[in-house]
Amino acid sequence: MEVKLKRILENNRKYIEEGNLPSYIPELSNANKNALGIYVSTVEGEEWGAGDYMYPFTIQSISKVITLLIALEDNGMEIFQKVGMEPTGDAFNSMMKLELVQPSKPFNPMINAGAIAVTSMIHGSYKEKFDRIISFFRAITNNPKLGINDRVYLSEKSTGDKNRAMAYYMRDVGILQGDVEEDLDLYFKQCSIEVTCKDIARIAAFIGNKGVLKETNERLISEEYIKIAKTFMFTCGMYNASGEFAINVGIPSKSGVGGGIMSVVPSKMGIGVIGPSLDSKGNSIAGVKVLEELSKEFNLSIF
Ligand SMILES: NC(=O)CC[C@H](N)C(=O)O
Repeated sequence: MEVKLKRILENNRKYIEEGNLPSYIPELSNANKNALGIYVSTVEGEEWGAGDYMYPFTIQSISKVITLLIALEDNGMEIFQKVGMEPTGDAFNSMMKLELVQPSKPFNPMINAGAIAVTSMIHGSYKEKFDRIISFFRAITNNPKLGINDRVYLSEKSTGDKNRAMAYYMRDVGILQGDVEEDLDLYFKQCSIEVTCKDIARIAAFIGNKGVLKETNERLISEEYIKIAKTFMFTCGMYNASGEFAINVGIPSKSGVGGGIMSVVPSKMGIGVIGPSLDSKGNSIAGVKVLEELSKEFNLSIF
């Protein structure tokens, strides 16, 4: 298996040079553009890795799936009073559609506005919320050392004016009700959690295992909410490239501008890919190609 994974990485390494490191979060432009790695974790607990699978990167938008699960457990379907269920076809940080629907609400939980709103709905004080988020991450990755990359967090916090603008707008229309700066801070922190492919493959395996932690056999999230998260990953997880990705790869996936992609093969396995060089839509350019080849070779598409 490792040999096959390695071959797939090497076949797609050439795409790295066609992409770029993101610069709108300045610290992300210091990543190693040439890093490329993959890790697979099955629901039975078998694991394989190839390439730079221990390369650390910030989880960024992939975190939106995990905070959605926590918010669903806390509030149930109520969250959809404030956040919609539809793909946008726009960039992940677009504000365009925020005002389009009346009463105003972000289209889905995978775009920035929707994710900021979802995180604000997690129960607890500001401090309790973050403690719950990070503890949940540590449990589902089985990695007690997981923490924040402070440089990325501060870089994002000091340049995140578009997110700030959307958050203040959302308070104006009643989607956010608490302290906007605290809501934003939590969002910047969740995006700055530092992971490896191994961590995100394990999160994906937890989702693939329908919300049951394989180490303890404990159910942490109800199956109904796992289903919702997988559906959002499928329809909105790759930003405005979700449709094309669904055709070419066919597995519920979520990408982040740190270069990670987390993919779930339902009831079978979780896959984590890293490649910091991004395409124009903000997805790992070589990572998408790696998943395309992997999906074809192992017939992983859910259709
Ligand atoms: N697409 C992403 O990964 C975006 C997350 C990033 N933290 C942002 O808010 O812009």
